[in-house]
Amino acid sequence: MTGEESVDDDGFIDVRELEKVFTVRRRSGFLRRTTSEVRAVDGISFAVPRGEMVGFIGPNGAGKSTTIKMLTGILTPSGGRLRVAGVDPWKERTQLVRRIGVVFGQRTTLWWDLPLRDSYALVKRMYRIPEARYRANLERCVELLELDGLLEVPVRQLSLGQRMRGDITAALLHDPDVLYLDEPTIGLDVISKARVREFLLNLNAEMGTTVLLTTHDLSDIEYLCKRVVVIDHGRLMYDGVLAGLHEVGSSERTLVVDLEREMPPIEGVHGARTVRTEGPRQWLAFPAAASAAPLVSQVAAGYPLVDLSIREPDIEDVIARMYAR
Ligand SMILES: Nc1ncnc2c1ncn2[C@@H]1O[C@H](COP(=O)(O)OP(=O)(O)OP(=O)(O)O)[C@@H](O)[C@H]1O
Repeated sequence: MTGEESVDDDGFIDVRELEKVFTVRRRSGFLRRTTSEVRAVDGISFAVPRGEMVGFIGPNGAGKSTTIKMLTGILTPSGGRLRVAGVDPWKERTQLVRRIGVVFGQRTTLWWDLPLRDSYALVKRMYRIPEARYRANLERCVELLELDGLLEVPVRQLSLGQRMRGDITAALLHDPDVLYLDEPTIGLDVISKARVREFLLNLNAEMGTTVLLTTHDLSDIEYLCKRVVVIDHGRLMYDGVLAGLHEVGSSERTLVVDLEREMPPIEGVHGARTVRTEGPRQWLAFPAAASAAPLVSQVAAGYPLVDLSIREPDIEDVIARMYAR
């Protein structure tokens, strides 16, 4: 395989001063047109070692999709250097497609009218996957993603969660070294979300697949990724552990508690303040980098607790706070 011997495991995905400038033409009069430039990606550098799972996040329009499109060889960079698994994505696209898998939460890559099994058979032919390997990979995904009984169902009849699990399977049949996931848990219910996350952890641990995960759900990152890369306005804002991002932005998580009855705002719980009450429900904000465990036990010890949940801060909020600092 081209470049296999020269692959640098520390820079399995290697992005150096990457740039993408779009030229946009606009009509500015009856016959006149003006052009302007959009710097979608403006000198981003980061490296992902082989086998790492990294969260790639940023607000809407930050440049995430444009970066992923360059990493998958769909778009050509305007500047900088890019290698994925030792391959130049744009120049060596045919080698690259065998090494990567891509999953988009918002749209399927499966054939809408075909049963999953037929879609997979087409993927097998496209990638020329040897029979034994295909069977082993399909069996593994069907078992771990609980797709048994769904292989004969046309894609259009699947629920969102089933379709997503079907898409993940399709992306993995050819054993990619790198998996790009774009909002893989968007719109999924709690159980489907947990199933997908569990599967991804297992995939990374057992197969050593390198994963770049784009999501607006910070709990996905918390569950799956030790490291997070944040971009905004096409620039790198942060590269490090998630807790560090919360510290930089001094962002807050929220403990939502349901009490047996309406009560005055909870007070005196270390490190938290009640920011809202509504009947028996109260919202307590606490530093996102802190553990929720002592807070939960203090509330449970002092109040008639019925239920609780923890809400992650919005990515937009975290980034706004980084700016404010
Ligand atoms: N083909 C294009 N032509 C012109 N401008 C573009 C094009 N594609 C993206 N852009 C612009 O580049 C910027 C980055 O867009 P991009 O889609 O990469 O952001 P994103 O972080 O993926 O956002 P979202 O989370 O909303 O998907 C935006 O200002 C967008 O309008």
